[in-house]
Amino acid sequence: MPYETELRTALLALQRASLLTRRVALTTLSSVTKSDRSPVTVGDFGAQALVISALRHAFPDDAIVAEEDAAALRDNEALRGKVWDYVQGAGLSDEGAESSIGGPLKSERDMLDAIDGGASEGFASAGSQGRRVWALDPIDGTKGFLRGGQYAIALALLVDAKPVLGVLACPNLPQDASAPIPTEHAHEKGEGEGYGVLVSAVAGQGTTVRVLGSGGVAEGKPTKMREVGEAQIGSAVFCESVESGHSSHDHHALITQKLGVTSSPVRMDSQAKYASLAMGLADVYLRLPVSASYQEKIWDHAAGEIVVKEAGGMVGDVQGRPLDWAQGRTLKENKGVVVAGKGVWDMVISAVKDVLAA
Ligand SMILES: Nc1ncnc2c1ncn2[C@@H]1O[C@H](COP(=O)(O)O)[C@@H](OP(=O)(O)O)[C@H]1O
Ligand SMILES: [Mg+2]
Ligand SMILES: [Mg+2]
Ligand SMILES: [Mg+2]
Repeated sequence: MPYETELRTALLALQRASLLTRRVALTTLSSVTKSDRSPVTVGDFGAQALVISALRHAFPDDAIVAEEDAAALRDNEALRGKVWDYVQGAGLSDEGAESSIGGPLKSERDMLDAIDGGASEGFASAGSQGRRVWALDPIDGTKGFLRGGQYAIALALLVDAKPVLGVLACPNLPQDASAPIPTEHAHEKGEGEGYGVLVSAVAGQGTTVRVLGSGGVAEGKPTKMREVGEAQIGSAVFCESVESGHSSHDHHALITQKLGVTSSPVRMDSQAKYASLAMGLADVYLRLPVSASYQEKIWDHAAGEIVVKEAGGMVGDVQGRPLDWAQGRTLKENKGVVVAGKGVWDMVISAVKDVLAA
């Protein structure tokens, strides 16, 4: 099967990183503020180190675009030591699996170098055909993570500026699709209580859900989006960010009102929204720009896009245009993101256009 080694590596790398983030989530969380005023935690740094070291071990020639860098850790010994403790403590319980992704990191220095290994500019400059770039968000939904809500570790492989493989580790999504989705204080439920999924997709191979474990890769089950037609739009489940600073709740309300949607939107942090659509827990995801200047980041959407598309859904911007992955670290040619099933895509896009034009 194409991308078999890449998929296995990505699944194990995210599973190992989630051991770290789950452990961090049980502590009293604090964050450091970045230059764009957004938060970052020891969980973000530690997860980035673990995933990048696994990718470098398996695919030393691939480029990596990742959200974080190690500057704050190089300047702060206490913070660096804390991240290093967590990184050393995160190992898969299956020895063969752990060694297949390179085994434990050897030193603090290796950890910092791994974190700084995600500085690629992606597809910004015209490159050779078949160029491979991984896009990593070590914790997507850091604000959700800090609230004990939904978060995801998101990893995608892009080839020729198209996502061809994506994995979302969602430690706080229920394994039983009929269980309620916790939107805060999820970590109080603890591990081993039916929470944690790995949702993955490879181009042409469909989308698969697995239990997020602590050893080797668990058995996967295929998953599809729910099929909703225009006649059922009123009862469709819409979801959006918890943060009104990331997506306009007001525009969302006008759009659902226009479409006659009866229930209020499910608010959830992170790419757990894409995972929820792929798992048939929700039907439409709207991310409506709050500022004209913000550029969506590729690591916030690449894994989500392929996971939803392979589950039968559509992903585009607020004009309904495909996302353009050839622009570097951001999606600067697109504004906002809309995700929906094929049966309601045209209808949703036209409602979005009408509301944003008004
Ligand atoms: N003004 C803005 N508009 C849209 N997205 C934004 C934003 N400011 C930050 N973000 C992004 O929103 C992501 C979280 O999305 P959501 O609201 O769906 O949980 C953040 O990812 P991180 O948490 O990885 O930094 C961040 O990259
Ligand atoms: Mg961030
Ligand atoms: Mg993110
Ligand atoms: Mg992040």
